[in-house]
Amino acid sequence: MSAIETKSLTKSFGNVIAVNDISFSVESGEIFGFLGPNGAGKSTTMMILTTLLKPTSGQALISGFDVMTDAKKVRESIGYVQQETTVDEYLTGRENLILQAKLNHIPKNEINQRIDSVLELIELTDKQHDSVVTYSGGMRKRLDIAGGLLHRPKVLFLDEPTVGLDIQTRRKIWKYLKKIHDEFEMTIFLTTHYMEEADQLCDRVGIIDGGQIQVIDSPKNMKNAMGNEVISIIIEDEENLDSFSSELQKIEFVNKINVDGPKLTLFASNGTEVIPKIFQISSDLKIKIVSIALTQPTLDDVFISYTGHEIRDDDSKFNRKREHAKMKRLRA
Ligand SMILES: Nc1ncnc2c1ncn2[C@@H]1O[C@H](COP(=O)(O)OP(=O)(O)OP(=O)(O)O)[C@@H](O)[C@H]1O
Repeated sequence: MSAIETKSLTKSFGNVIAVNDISFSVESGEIFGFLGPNGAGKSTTMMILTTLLKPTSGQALISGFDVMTDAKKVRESIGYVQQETTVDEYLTGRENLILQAKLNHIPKNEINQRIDSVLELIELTDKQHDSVVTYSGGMRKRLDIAGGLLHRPKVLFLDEPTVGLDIQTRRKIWKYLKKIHDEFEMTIFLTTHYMEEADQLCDRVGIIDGGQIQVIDSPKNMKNAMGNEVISIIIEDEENLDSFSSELQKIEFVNKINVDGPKLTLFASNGTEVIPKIFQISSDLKIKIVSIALTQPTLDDVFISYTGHEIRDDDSKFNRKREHAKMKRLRA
């Protein structure tokens, strides 16, 4: 039985189809990531899977339980860590976890032992009696994750677990998530718009854009399928872009081309043979190349290949939300 299974899942908000007919399954023990830009439909999917939102049509099963008809059983078998931290900053770390344990109806005689073990796992034992207001962003996130583990869920959902954190803190969170996954043999479903996060953490990744899944595979297979090399070109003037692109397509060893404004990305199996031909064609068409680079494929290239555009690291929405929450706290 799959840990997560969706069949033609769809969610509309008025005219906006946030999630458009998506079907996928996640096997037990997998770390599975939904990778997509802001507004792709990641959070909406996760809210349906965690029973917080009803789908417009289609079906979703968690550990075999239907999110619509068996919502209570679904909630018992999942942990959910939201995008913004939900910890109370005027309580200590331990007090937050006690509150969380009570909300999850954990038997009284097990609460202390479970809290001790999750605190140790995320290395917050030393800080447990300090107010959360003194914690860094990364420590708050770790505490939030710990709260989601107390009832020992079979499937852990994490919505953008490292959004707004710096890269070192992000890497530390990845380390803890891998540790949690190994220790509890847990299925993890996460959403992210960070390529490196998907690449480093996930066994398989689903690329989602415009509410639809474009591809699902392991990061390694996705990169291998791109061909051996990626040639990124930026041209000065887009006037002859169409003829330039169609001539480039004819070059031997070029498997695929994506055009995004003045930026062209070529996926090729023999880049060093291709580059002189690119210069020949640009010279014939009187197109000025501003820059050209030959690299190995990354998950960024996979994303461009399937969606036709780059994923943008837009943390501004998150930062605005955080500022808003801060202002509310200051006013209170
Ligand atoms: N409650 C709502 N009412 C109307 N439209 C919504 C609502 N929630 C989401 N949407 C729209 O649905 C689409 C998908 O949004 P969703 O939040 O799922 O995307 P996302 O990939 O999680 O992006 P982000 O990382 O920015 O949260 C967007 O166009 C969004 O504006």
